[in-house]
Amino acid sequence: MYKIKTFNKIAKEGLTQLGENIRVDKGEDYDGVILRSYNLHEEKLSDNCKVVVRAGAGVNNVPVDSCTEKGIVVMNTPGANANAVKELVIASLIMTARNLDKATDWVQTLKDKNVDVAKTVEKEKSNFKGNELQGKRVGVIGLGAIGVLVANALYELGMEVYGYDPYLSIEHAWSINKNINRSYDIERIFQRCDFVTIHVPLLESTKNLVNEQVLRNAKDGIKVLNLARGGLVDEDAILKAVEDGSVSYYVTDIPNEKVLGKENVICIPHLGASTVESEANCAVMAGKEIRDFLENGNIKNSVNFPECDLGAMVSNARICIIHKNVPNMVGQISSLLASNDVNIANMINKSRGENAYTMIDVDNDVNDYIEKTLKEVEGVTSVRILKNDK
Ligand SMILES: NC(=O)C1=CN([C@@H]2O[C@H](COP(=O)(O)OP(=O)(O)OC[C@H]3O[C@@H](n4cnc5c(N)ncnc54)[C@H](O)[C@@H]3O)[C@@H](O)[C@H]2O)C=CC1
Ligand SMILES: O=C(O)CCC(=O)C(=O)O
Repeated sequence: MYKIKTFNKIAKEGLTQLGENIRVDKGEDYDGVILRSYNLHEEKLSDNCKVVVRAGAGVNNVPVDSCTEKGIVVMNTPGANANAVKELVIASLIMTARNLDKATDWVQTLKDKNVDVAKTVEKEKSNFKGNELQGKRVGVIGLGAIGVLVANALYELGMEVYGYDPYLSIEHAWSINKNINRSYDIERIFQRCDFVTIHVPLLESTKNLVNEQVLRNAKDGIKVLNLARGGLVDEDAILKAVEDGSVSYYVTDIPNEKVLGKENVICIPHLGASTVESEANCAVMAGKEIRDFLENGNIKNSVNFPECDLGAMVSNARICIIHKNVPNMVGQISSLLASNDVNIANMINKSRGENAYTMIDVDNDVNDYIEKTLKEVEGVTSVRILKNDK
């Protein structure tokens, strides 16, 4: 029986994917983790932890580098919450274009003022006159699972869309509407567009992607939407630009003390992925991924180890080895098995950067001595022996 710890509330649809061999446990000794936005950097992970699954996209709340060193596989659920974010981006765009935040706040102030509400509304509504999205220019920074959906949807709403993603994957390129304009320069996007929306991961290289330099030359009155991560936008620079009016609205889904209470800064309490549908999608994908890894050793949607899949276990045992991506690892492993009379029925070896993963199906039993000797091979990070009980 495997134990997993959930550091956030995970939708029940996901937990039912775990099957009979995996249970959620509140203790400190666990084989895996499923979490959403919980900050795992502050946790000491269980010595038995083999896998961390982020039910969502961003993994900046997970200590990926130290997990990699320890041979802990980190996975996420790409695209599972993308539609939820896309819809909130559309809502945010319309909110800023039509001044909905100010207008709805104002109309509430008429309560108990003893005024004719209908008449006052008609008299004052011109204060909140907005613009239509149709025909306006929007820049989409990052064309991954979310950015592509956003770009395509905004094009369908009649906007002129400019997409920027120097690392665009082939898979996402196939999904982009051919009428989306390709942009090669983030500053140019800010110079040309009426709206910009950001959909990139927070990495060392994307920190303060939107900075003073980018904002200095931006189109006057531009509206900037950040439903990705706080650190992507230099907050001092954007607040200054909002204050002097050169940025007419800043929308953030990742608020903090600094951005609260400012005029023309709309703060959303990290609701991008908070829909019933998205929470279920992420949880189901996370539940399937952690189960397939714990029970079969297969790695899917990992951010630190290679994709590797040998299907469901049919042989007597499966040996799963995380090791350095250096010459002669597979040679040493297979010689060691041969010298212990273990026959390899099937195997796969995949690498990613400095690390590699080898899965070997064997017909024999794998005893403790073999496991211990495999662990002693230089360059081996971890060894798991999965036994087929069926
Ligand atoms: N507000 C919320 O609740 C949510 C926020 N997010 C945030 O949105 C981010 C994006 O999510 P997905 O689209 O699902 O991820 P994704 O991994 O599918 O797409 C990210 C895209 O950003 C691109 N990119 C990376 N560096 C870039 C750079 N310097 N300039 C331009 N593009 C760059 C990548 O090539 C990739 O295409 C996540 O990392 C997360 O931080 C994601 C889901 C929900
Ligand atoms: O799980 C959540 O509510 C946050 C989603 C998110 O930010 C992400 O998937 O990166």
